[in-house]
Amino acid sequence: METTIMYGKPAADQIRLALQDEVTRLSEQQVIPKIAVIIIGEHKASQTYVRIKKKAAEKIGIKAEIIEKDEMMTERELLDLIESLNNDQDTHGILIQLPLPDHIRENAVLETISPEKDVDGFHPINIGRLAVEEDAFYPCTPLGIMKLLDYYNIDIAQKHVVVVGRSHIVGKPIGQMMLNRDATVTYCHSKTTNLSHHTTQGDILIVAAGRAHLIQKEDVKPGAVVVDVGNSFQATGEVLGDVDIDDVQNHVSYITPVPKGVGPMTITMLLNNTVEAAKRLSFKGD
Ligand SMILES: Nc1nc(=O)c2c([nH]1)NC[C@@H]1CN(c3ccc(C(=O)N[C@@H](CCC(=O)O)C(=O)O)cc3)C=[N+]21
Repeated sequence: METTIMYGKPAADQIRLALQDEVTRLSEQQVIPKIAVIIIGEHKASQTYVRIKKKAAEKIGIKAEIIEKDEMMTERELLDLIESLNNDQDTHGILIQLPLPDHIRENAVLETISPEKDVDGFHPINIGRLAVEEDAFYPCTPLGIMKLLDYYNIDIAQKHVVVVGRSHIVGKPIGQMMLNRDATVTYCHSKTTNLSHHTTQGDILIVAAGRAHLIQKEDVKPGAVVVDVGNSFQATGEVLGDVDIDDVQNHVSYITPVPKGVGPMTITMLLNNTVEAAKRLSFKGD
């Protein structure tokens, strides 16, 4: 079977072009969308992601303020910083790069971000709004996956979607988004027994486990659509996905590569959510 590689770039470029038009229209109304990105400590991968985010934002006219803080910053200081950004009229989106140092409680931090500026979609209010299918900020990676599959004309309704991973950021919300699009959804995770038994049932297999090359050919249904959300940094500098793409080549119908698959869509959805936040905050009630 011929395998189609689902690159993120063409879909991301199309969406970014439309976003750039919206940013132009907003700036004609004196609104410059702005995101504040807080990064704490010297986490290597995080610094890479933050750099990518800033560059992508500025390329389409979104302001990105990177706020770098020392690892020793206290939780109270971080909460105060978030409060001041919540109250800053010129800031539409707030993103706290994860993971945080151990002495800072992630829940306390994420719940302090105003839900209307939570462009990551990690606040419990936005998670709840997704669960009840209301308008909300949806988390960028799962939202990007939905848009990527739409771009490649992959049908979702009635399909059996198997998700490997149950993180709040990817696994759980992608299952809900698929459910909202009439898929039948199975969740697997690190405690699942006989993982392969489940993954081989998936017409669409989403792997967000964070374990390099967890999935091999024998774990995938022939002809399946595979989305690889893995990003395992190797000592060599190479980034590996959760799926052994060489092994599943010519066995699956579609697969996303790592890198250049889901990653560019994640960034694009962050831009999308920031523009959306700027619109909602600037033209409330219009
Ligand atoms: N508050 C928060 N929000 C996030 O959205 C968030 C986070 N924390 N912590 C870490 C993860 C990871 N993440 C990625 C974004 C882009 C790529 C991406 O564009 N990757 C490129 C390759 C980049 C490279 O390795 O050079 C690609 O796939 O082609 C990957 C991963 C966002 N995250």
